[in-house]
Amino acid sequence: MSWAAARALAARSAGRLEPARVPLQDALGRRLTAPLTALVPVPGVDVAAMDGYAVAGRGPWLVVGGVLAGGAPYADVLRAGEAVEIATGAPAPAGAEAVLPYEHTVAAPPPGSGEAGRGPVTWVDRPGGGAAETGRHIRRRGEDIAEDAVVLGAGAMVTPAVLGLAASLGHDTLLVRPRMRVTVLVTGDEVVHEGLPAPGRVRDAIGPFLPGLVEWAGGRVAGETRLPDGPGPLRAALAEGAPGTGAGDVAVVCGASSKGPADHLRGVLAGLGAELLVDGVAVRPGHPQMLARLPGGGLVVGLPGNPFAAFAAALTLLVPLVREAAGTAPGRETSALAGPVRVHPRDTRLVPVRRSGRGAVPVGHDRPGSLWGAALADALAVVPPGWSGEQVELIELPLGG
Ligand SMILES: Nc1nc2c(c(=O)[nH]1)N[C@H]1C(S)=C(S)[C@@H](COP(=O)(O)OP(=O)(O)OC[C@H]3O[C@@H](n4cnc5c(N)ncnc54)[C@H](O)[C@@H]3O)O[C@H]1N2
Ligand code: MOO
Repeated sequence: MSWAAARALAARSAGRLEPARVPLQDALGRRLTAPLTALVPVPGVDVAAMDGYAVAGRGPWLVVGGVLAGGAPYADVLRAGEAVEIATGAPAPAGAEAVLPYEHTVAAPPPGSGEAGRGPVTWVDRPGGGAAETGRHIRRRGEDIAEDAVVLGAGAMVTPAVLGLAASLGHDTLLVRPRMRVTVLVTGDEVVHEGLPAPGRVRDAIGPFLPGLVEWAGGRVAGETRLPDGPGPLRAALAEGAPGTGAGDVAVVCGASSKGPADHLRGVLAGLGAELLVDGVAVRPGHPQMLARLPGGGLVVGLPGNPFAAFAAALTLLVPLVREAAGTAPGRETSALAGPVRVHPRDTRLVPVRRSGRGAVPVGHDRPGSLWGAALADALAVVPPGWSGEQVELIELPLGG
């Protein structure tokens, strides 16, 4: 199967999952499946926009009380000639016509006395006297966002700002596209998971990159299981009812996809009655990769054992289907190539590159067994079979948090 056909088929295989209502923080990076509406107006009541005095009528004003944000509101109606000392965000008393910031007020003598009052300020005025501008520094109820206003449409991406907005509108949860749940199965008797590998052993380089890749695409790694070589453990891990094998789940099997004596994935999938959707892709690196659907509805992605081959295969099959479910597919990006690449007559090549003003620069170090090139790159250039010198498509790579 061609690389482009495999990628498109993977995206189509994701299927539609039911929208999920999740706590705000879990919604980050996901798409809304329903419009976001204001459950409360913003501000919720008329409030002061400045620290100072809420006033009615003309000055000087007799200070008849004080109100803080979160404190009890002023119980009375403010009458002409009265002021209430007020904090930003505190409810403006009924009858208040404006708020005068402290810096725009002066202590005033009681009317008729001719001298400023001693002790605590009980009278205030504007420096030039007169009335305050009606409505000044009072934020009216619903002035920023009216109650029931639709502030974002279905399909909007939940960003950090959206979380803050949703909270201010009274939401505790959001209805979003579901995350696919990805279970990682790392196979290989030679694979070790910590420390220096002894001769003949190799450190697992695939398990460590999958969670970040899956999260970035909009999915979630639910767990990692380490399996010895052999069909039995793999069969048990993919059997009907095993964790991570139901509809909406993806099991990623690392390192059992080729044709060697320890490469059991194909046989296990056949034994389980799985539908093989992709069996090998015309791409370098990463041609021994697989996509299958288990009878219970879960998907299985088989990645080759060579780490860069696994990385390229994950971007071919796993990322597109996770993105499709999450609704996070990016736009298509193309670029000139600013450096030579090897072109294959029949296979697509995925070449690690760094974007630059001159085009995408191949970074080298791209052997299937090493992630060095992928670690230096910010994209993979897609070089089609027989390509000759035009623009290439770029697949974006995650750059970390
Ligand atoms: N007769 C054939 N042999 C091979 C073919 C083929 O088409 N015909 N394809 C080659 C290619 S290309 C690749 S890629 C590999 C894929 O092999 P598997 O997916 O079966 O993986 P393994 O054989 O288990 O391992 C290959 C290689 O990768 C190392 N490995 C395995 N898992 C990990 C891991 N988690 N982290 C780091 N390295 C890992 C393993 O030790 C091997 O060195 O098959 C070729 N052979
Ligand atoms: O898929 Mo294998 O691509 O070359 O190492």
